[in-house]
Amino acid sequence: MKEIIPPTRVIGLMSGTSVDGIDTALVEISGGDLDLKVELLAGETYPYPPQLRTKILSICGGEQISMLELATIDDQIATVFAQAAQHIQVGYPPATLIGSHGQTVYHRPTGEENHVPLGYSLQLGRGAVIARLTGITTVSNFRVADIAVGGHGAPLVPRVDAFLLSHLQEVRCIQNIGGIGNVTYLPPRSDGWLDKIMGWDTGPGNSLLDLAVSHFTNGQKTYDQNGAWAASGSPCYPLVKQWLSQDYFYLRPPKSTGRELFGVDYFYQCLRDCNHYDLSIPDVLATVTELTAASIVQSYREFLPQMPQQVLLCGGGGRNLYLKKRLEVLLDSIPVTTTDVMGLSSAFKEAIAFAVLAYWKHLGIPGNLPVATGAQREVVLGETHGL
Ligand SMILES: Nc1ncnc2c1ncn2[C@@H]1O[C@H](COP(=O)(O)OP(=O)(O)OP(=O)(O)O)[C@@H](O)[C@H]1O
Ligand SMILES: CC(=O)N[C@H]1[C@@H]2OC[C@@H](O2)[C@@H](O)[C@@H]1O[C@H](C)C(=O)O
Repeated sequence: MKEIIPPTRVIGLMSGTSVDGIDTALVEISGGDLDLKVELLAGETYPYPPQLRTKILSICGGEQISMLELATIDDQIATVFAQAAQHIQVGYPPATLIGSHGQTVYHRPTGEENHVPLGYSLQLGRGAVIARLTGITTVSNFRVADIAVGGHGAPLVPRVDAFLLSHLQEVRCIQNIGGIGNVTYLPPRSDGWLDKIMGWDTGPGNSLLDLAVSHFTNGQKTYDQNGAWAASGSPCYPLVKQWLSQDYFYLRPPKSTGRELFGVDYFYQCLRDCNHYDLSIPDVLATVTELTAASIVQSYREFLPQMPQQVLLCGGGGRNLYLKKRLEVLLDSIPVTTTDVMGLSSAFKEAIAFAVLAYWKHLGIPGNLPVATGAQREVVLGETHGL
């Protein structure tokens, strides 16, 4: 007889490459993988204290820090993550498990092309500290087990996407647009479908656009709300074509990237290129936005066995209406909506995914998809920290 798994109340904590805040989801999870069910009870993004955000971004940009500073920042991050977990539970019976992604500050993908036999990915915000501060068992450090078996340690969400968002007849792409973009290609859910799923990091999401907005407003604004500023300009297509010729976009999946490539140095190079064309500020923003849209669509045409019938967006970039419109145009009118229309919050999907990965760790269910991360095999992800 099949074991009935009682619903478990789990908190997912995630801060991604935008470093905008801690996406926090309180969810009720039941089932295993094929019968996985998730209900979002509460979701909230708790912004980082501004000084901590500035410090994290500067570390991601290559600032050298001492071991003492590293220890201090690690525990500051764990503390704000623990506070987020405590806040989200107010008014609910306490959760029994936390899945905390932590804050990525460095990601070095594995790959023959860069002679890196083993990847390295560092997420700060120790799970043990979160467990101690909240009194809740915490699973963290999800990427290392995949890396240990030869994977990139990213993207990890495709396996969760597969069980929450695949369809019996339809071919779908789930496109996350955070700081970095990543896609999960989902063929119809039938025999052997799990082996036909694909996933990879598409390149820049909002990282370059956010840097541009911050640059042009002297840090007064951090992002282009609804894409309105970029929409008032026009993309410089010769420049987009030039940028798209970069090696990363031609690398075959599995592949992953981060702010180490599409970060501050890359942005200043983009700015220098824009100056050659004498672009206005709105034109620069439109051109950078176009790179995000065009790199996503080019990668679908290059690497997918067939184009999707529908693209479901998630992550903050899904709220950028100009970016969404450019995606629709470049996709020759393939419908582009968000995962919300499938009943899964586009804003909290990643936080939900890390709650699911913690739950799977608890049940001994693998969390990675070797075809997406390049790992030699499926592995259970995460390290558990008890009280
Ligand atoms: N209303 C909006 N209009 C336009 N862009 C928005 C809006 N809301 C959020 N964003 C963008 O989304 C970003 C945050 O997205 P998200 O939280 O998904 O990123 P992340 O999880 O940090 O990154 P990653 O998925 O790469 O780890 C913001 O930095 C901003 O650029
Ligand atoms: C190392 C790291 O933090 N990678 C993130 C980042 O943000 C988007 C993309 O790059 C993705 O590969 C990954 O996050 C999601 C949650 C993932 O692992 O699926």
